[in-house]
Formats: sequence, C-alpha cells, structure tokens
Amino acid sequence: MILDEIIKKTKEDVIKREKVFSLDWLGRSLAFNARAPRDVFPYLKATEEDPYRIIAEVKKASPSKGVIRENFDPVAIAQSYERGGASAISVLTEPHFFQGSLEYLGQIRRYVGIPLLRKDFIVTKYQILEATVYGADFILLIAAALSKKELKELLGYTRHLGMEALVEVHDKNDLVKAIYAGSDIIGINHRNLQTFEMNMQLSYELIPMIPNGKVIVAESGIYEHGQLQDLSKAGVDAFLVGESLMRQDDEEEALKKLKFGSI
Ligand SMILES: O=P(O)(O)OC[C@@H](O)[C@@H](O)c1c[nH]c2ccccc12
Repeated sequence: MILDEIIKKTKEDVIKREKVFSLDWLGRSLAFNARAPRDVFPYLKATEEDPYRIIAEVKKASPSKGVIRENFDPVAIAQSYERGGASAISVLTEPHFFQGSLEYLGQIRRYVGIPLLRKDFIVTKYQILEATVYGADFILLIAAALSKKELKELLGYTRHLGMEALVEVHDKNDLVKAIYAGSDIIGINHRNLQTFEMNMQLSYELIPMIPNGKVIVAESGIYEHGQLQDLSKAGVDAFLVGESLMRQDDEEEALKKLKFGSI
C-alpha cells in the first residue's frame, strides 16, 4: 500500500532531521521569525464576487504519474499562479515520491504574498513546526493516515502555532474523524491514496454530510471551468489543482482559463 510506504519513509526522515535540529531548537528559531501565519479563511471561503477559489499546486512528480514537469522552477511557477489569480499555493515538500522539498516552500515564501500550504504526509508535531518556520500558513493533515486522537492533537498543535489545517478525507469514515477533530477546512480528495483510483462523484456524495460553515475544498482531477461550476453548486469553496496546471507552459494563462472560463 503506497500510503503506508510513504508514511513509513516520512517517519524515518523526521527522525534523521530531528537529530540535526531538535524540536526545541526549531521552536527557538521560530522566535526569530518575524512573520505570523496568515488567516486563510478569507482567501478560501467562496463569495459572490469570487466563487471559485483556486489552491494551485507546485508539484514536480507524483507516484501515480511520475515526473509531471521537467523544467521545474518552483518560484517562477508560484509567481505565475499568483498573477493568474490563485487564492493560495500548495507546495509539495515530500522528497521521495513527489520530488518536493521544504526549501521550495521557503523560497516561494520570499516571493509570493498569498497563503502557502505545506503539502506533505504530516504525522508529527515536528513537521508542523517546520512548516511554520519555512513560511506555511496552513498544512495538510490526511485523515486516513492518522487516528482520531492523533488528528485532534495535531490540529490543536497547528492552531497553537497560529496556522490552520486542510483535513483531507476520502470516505465517510475519514469525514467523521475530521468533524470529530474539529476541522474547519475539509478537503475531499477524489483520488484514493492507496489505489490511485479516481472518483469524481465523491464530492457530491460527501458534501451533504458536512455541517454548515466549513470551508470545503475539492481535490484532484480538476482541469476545466465546467467542473468548478458544477462543484460550486454542490457547495465547494475552493479547488486544489496540480497536474492540469503543471502540464501547461504558461501557468498564469492556464489558471485564468480554469478560474474564469474561456470567453
Ligand atoms: O494533480 P491533481 O490531480 O490536480 O491533484 C492535486 C492534489 O489534489 C493532489 O496532489 C493531492 C491530494 N492529496 C494529496 C496528498 C498528498 C500528495 C498529493 C495530494
């Protein structure tokens, strides 16, 4: 199972990094970090004026697709997304399966003003602290990778640091966990992380079970404006889009076309 494999590798990695910089040390370095995380809600909640919020993803490769983008300049791509009207940017930081890096997050932070999501397989507080130090405003927590108790604890720690979490779900079980943990931003991943199978109906199945007032994010497999219109009617606030944007040479144009439709 790929998710289990990634989590195992991630845990080994964190142990290595913790030997270089302890949690304590990392916490102290935060004291010198002048910047406070942004409040992501105004960026992600759909409004009448801005109904299709896009979280555009900086992703070089994935285990299901291999290398998606050869000439990969994370800062240039992120700037292009921002110019195209992205509401936030998701930065893959997982190195082995997605060829991501925490350094990309830090680099992008220096050049981009909109909120940044640390997209990784987060299973420890250490990774959450790292996310803040490198400039994230919110982080991903995958319900399927965590117990109810862990999810609640990690979400609490995230908020303690002034950030928020996008809690990702793929079935009813995950959703119950997310709601129990008190998550306010719920991401419905159309891709099953164990099998890579896509279910583009999943948002329509799960949204009726989500309490009012949550920010709902539809994730994966989104490539055209019509999908935004349909999902928005069902209650989606924001759309997490990676591959379909990463495959275009001009990400700014691609994002505008996706967000506003071609006239
Ligand atoms: O490239 P896509 O199909 O537009 O999907 C983006 C995003 O949803 C996907 O990268 C993703 C969703 N959840 C994840 C968890 C880990 C890594 C990656 C992901």
